[in-house]
Amino acid sequence: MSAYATEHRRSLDDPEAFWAEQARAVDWFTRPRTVLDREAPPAGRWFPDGVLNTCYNALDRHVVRGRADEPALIFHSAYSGTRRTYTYADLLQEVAQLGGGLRELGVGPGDRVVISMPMVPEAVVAMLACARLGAVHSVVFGGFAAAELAARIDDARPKVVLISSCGLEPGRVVEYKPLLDAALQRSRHQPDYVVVHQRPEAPAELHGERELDLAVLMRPGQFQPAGCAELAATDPLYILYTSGTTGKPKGIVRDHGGHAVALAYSMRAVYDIGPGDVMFTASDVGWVVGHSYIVYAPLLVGATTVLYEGKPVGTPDAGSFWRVVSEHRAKVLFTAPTAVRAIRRVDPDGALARRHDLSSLQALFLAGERLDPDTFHWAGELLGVPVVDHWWQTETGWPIAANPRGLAPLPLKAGSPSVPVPGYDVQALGPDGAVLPADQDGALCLRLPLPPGTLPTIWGDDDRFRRSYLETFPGWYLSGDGGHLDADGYVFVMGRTDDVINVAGHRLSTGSMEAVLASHPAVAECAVIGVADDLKGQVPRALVVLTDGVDTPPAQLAEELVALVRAEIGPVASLRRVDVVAALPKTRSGKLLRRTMREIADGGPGTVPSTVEDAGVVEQLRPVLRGDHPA
Ligand SMILES: CCC(=O)SCCNC(=O)CCNC(=O)[C@H](O)C(C)(C)COP(=O)(O)OP(=O)(O)OC[C@H]1O[C@@H](n2cnc3c(N)ncnc32)[C@H](O)[C@@H]1OP(=O)(O)O
Repeated sequence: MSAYATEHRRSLDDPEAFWAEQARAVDWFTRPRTVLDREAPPAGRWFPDGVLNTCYNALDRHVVRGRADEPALIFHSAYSGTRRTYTYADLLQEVAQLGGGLRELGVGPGDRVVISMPMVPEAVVAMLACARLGAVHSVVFGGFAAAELAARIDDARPKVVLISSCGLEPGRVVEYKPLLDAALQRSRHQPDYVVVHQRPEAPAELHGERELDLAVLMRPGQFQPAGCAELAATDPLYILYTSGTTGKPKGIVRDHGGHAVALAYSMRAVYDIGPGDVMFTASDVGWVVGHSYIVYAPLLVGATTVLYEGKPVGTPDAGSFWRVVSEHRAKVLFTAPTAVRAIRRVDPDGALARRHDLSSLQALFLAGERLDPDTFHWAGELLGVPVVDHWWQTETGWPIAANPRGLAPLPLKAGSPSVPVPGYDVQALGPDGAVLPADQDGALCLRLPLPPGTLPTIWGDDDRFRRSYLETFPGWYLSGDGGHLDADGYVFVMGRTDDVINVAGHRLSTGSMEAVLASHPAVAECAVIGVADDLKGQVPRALVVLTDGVDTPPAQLAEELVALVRAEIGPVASLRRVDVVAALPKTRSGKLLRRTMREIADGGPGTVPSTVEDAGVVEQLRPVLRGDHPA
């Protein structure tokens, strides 16, 4: 058996022994005696009697062990040209200072803090300061609109909201304060304080006693720096909202203990990153990839993380990622396939990559959406290093399937994120819950118990957690992705089995877009489907049926609806095309035939089920879906 196979088997045969061993990579105030409480509701808890602090593990312990002057974080902004290195001592000082300031505002263990900041060091400092106090952070991605921010504020009920005054997008400055003001006008919950990190590109006006400047809170000597709270391993570290099939986002909960243990393990087993190595994860702190592999995991293992503010192309060119890798000697680059496709579109021959010294790079990791074989081959040939597709989710927090480079690199297969990572028993299940044989597509599921670091529940909603993930196949976690395993045990992920779509690595709910469209008085009925796109993987398309008597020209209405979705969900929704149609195809029980519509739009036959109410509606829609002409 390979080193991988032995370790994977051991992790499934005796998870308690396996994870007790991995837990030694973490410093505990009280070492856990119980590794896994299988009975703890709703689906078991890891290290229930362990006591630790994630921030201590990410910062203090490295300083204590003589690595104070080692680089912890390199900030590289493609917009302002800034390059700033924070040593472990620097970062610790800032985090303790902000922790002291937040404590002065009344923030303590269990209190929630919503953070809406772009890719700036202050975002990392804010997250770690919360972890230090035992406060629960909830970072909201900057590409969402006020209504989405309001929904998260109402669900998390934060004591403090921490924002930057603005984010920078190519050619425009995105002001966050008006966005927050609009969100707070909508939300039922009001925080005690709003703390603003002022950026020179667009400082925000602060009003009243509730609004404070971050610089004041962090002024040295202003408040006593905070020490690390002693926290139960099961205490929540953060809530991260992700799209579900309905409009309401799901607050994925992450705990302290399991998370620290799992991330440290993943750095060793999957990414092969340890103390002194440089990891460049080009994502956003608002996504789980940013939480895990920009912020927590590199720091937990004493590595250096690169925080890059910019895009893969246009800031200023398609060589940005290669410039960052080369300047900071990154060993690993981790990004989404869309980013590589964007680079390839502008620089198909890779001329810009060849201008940089990429000799430090040992692997390119890709996740967040399906990696098409064409992009896999292009990147591999260009870089001459393994291109490691890996599969995971906001819910799991760390890779489910990957090529375990730190254990024993396995042969790569285009179209597959390789094999289940130790800790995960991945199987494809049929509709009856039976494990399917090799090569047969089904629902990709993870056998319980889930390993440490995965979600213990949904914030404030154990029932939704059970309904969403555990009830379809008792004893299994339903991933929502479909696919199969081949005869070698390689996983192939074919796409979502529900109404969630993946646009440029951003997970979006078609249901919430439909809810926004349906709120327009001209719309009687609507459907949003995700269709294949060469650059973004998938993009949403909307089909709407007009309310009787509405005579707005379709082009004008489409423009209004696109603007409405952008205003209500955010630019990240990327809805560009809305077609007005006479009717939508349904089953006799009234269910929309989304799969049929999607298949036709993607150039497939568009199989019509026997339960269709009126097959003529599908035929009428074919030319519209194929894009032959507007409805
Ligand atoms: C494994 C677990 C997971 O899946 S976690 C999720 C992992 N996903 C990722 O890391 C996301 C990867 N994708 C990206 O980083 C971006 O899409 C890349 C590839 C860089 C392309 O960026 P961009 O050109 O802006 O396209 P986009 O589709 O992301 O954006 C669409 C519109 O939204 C805007 N937007 C984006 N981010 C922000 C932001 N932080 N603040 C404000 N606005 C934002 C973009 O500017 C764009 O706007 P517009 O429509 O062009 O006006």
